Amino acid sequence: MTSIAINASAIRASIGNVEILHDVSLALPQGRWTSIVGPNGAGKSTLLKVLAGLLPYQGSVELLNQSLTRTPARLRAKRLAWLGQNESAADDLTVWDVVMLGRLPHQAWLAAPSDADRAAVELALKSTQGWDWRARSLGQLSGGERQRVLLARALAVQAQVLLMDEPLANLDPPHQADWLGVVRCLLESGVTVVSVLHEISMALHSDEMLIMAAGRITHQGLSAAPATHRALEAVFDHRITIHPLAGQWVALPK
Ligand SMILES: Nc1ncnc2c1ncn2[C@@H]1O[C@H](COP(=O)(O)OP(=O)(O)OP(=O)(O)O)[C@@H](O)[C@H]1O
Repeated sequence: MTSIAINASAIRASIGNVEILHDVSLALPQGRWTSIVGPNGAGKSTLLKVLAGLLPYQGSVELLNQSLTRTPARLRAKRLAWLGQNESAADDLTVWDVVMLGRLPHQAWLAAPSDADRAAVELALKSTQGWDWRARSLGQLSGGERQRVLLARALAVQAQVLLMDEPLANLDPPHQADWLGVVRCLLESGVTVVSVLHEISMALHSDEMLIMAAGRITHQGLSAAPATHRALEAVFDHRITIHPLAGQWVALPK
């Protein structure tokens, strides 16, 4: 039986007085990669924030079989890493220090980084090809370079679950392909990956897809399944079509 990393039931979430998520339930399998896709404004980022415990909600969310709200903050921060959309970070910090922030849940209050912390930061920066920038300040980097450093910060947590909102923003095609490689390595080591993606051809590489529209899930299924492809085409008003090409699925505009 597949273990479930995140189980959410009857989720409602509002921003101001407006309800954005309407009765959303889902189960995300452990050690698998699920992509959340759908049109602009569908509620994808809002859902990801709820799953990360960053937004108040009604309903229940369980992370690794424990209620999210009853998981102590530090334990939650060790179990779940987060890469947000357009994340702010102090531009005057060095890249090394930014990535070291990912180790905070592992460190005692005001303690110096341990060898394990330094090794995790080095590994994360090398896997995102950011190692050479470690002494530069974040503010000196381009948008794509900055995104790779923030990805490294999330990787440095070495959490069992990694949530990423538009992780490919600003990445050029080779670094998008590298990101895919990073995700595959994480999956091999049993990490659960959840990503909100607009790049549908990249999302089609994931194991499962969760399709959203207007604050609801319209479909959840295997990314390779014909029913998922039909649901994808429908949610984008049949302005894309899904085709096999060179052993992959690709979404073409119509
Ligand atoms: N701070 C806010 N105040 C009011 N409404 C908001 C706020 N943030 C988001 N919304 C609204 O909530 C809805 C869902 O937004 P969300 O960012 O979750 O969508 P999304 O599917 O991630 O969209 P996109 O693909 O454009 O990033 C949208 O209609 C948006 O306008």
